[in-house]
Amino acid sequence: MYIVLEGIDGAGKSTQINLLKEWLESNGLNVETIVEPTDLEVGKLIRKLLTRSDATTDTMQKTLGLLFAADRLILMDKIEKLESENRVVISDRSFYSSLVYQKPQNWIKEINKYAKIPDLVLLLDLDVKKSVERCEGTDEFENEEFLTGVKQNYLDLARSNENFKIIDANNGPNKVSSDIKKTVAPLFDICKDCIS
Ligand SMILES: Nc1ncnc2c1ncn2[C@@H]1O[C@H](COP(=O)(O)OP(=O)(O)O)[C@@H](O)[C@H]1O
Ligand SMILES: Cc1cn([C@H]2C[C@H](O)[C@@H](COP(=O)(O)OP(=O)(O)O)O2)c(=O)[nH]c1=O
Repeated sequence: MYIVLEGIDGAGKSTQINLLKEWLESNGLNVETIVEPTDLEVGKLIRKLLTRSDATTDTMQKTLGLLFAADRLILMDKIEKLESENRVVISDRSFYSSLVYQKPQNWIKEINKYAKIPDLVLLLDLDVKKSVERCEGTDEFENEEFLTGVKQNYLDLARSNENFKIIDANNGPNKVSSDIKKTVAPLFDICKDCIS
């Protein structure tokens, strides 16, 4: 099972992945978490480029699109192996992030054609103003105008992809976590009504 948390910067992905992992493990499941961009060589280069003032220019966005795709490709064998060992893989981001942050979409789809399609995408939908407030503004993407476009791209994707479930990320951490658990429970035959 390959579950992904998506959402704009500061939506609560890292926070919720930890809570979801703990809960699934308490229900007897083996869970492995991964994150994009990775902390491997390509991921480290990406994080460096994201702080550049020209990060949102067309050329840099295309360069980042290629680097994110390469960083992601390395992960695919790892995900396959983990799934073959009956582990639940929960990822902080996926190729859907490239589809909503980078462009043109057709090219992004092409360079990510070997990326695995997640079984479930939990889209943490957060108000853009809250996102900017929560982020330290370390990377160039963390500005209201850019993130407004990204948020809309996510909602467009959610409308056209069955594997997306939208979670209201404007609530407190516990409510968001409860909504995520209720969404995930049926996938593992976990009692949904037992979730507070
Ligand atoms: N539901 C929430 N309500 C308020 N603050 C939150 C919530 N979830 C996370 N945060 C805070 O917002 C910031 C970003 O959370 P994080 O989980 O790192 O988001 P992401 O991984 O999506 O960037 C952190 O300071 C975190 O403590
Ligand atoms: C995985 C991925 C991330 N990104 C962006 C989203 C973030 O602004 C930035 C770094 O990701 P991340 O560290 O996950 O930021 P956050 O935790 O705040 O969401 O990279 C892309 O533009 N394309 C991608 O394919």
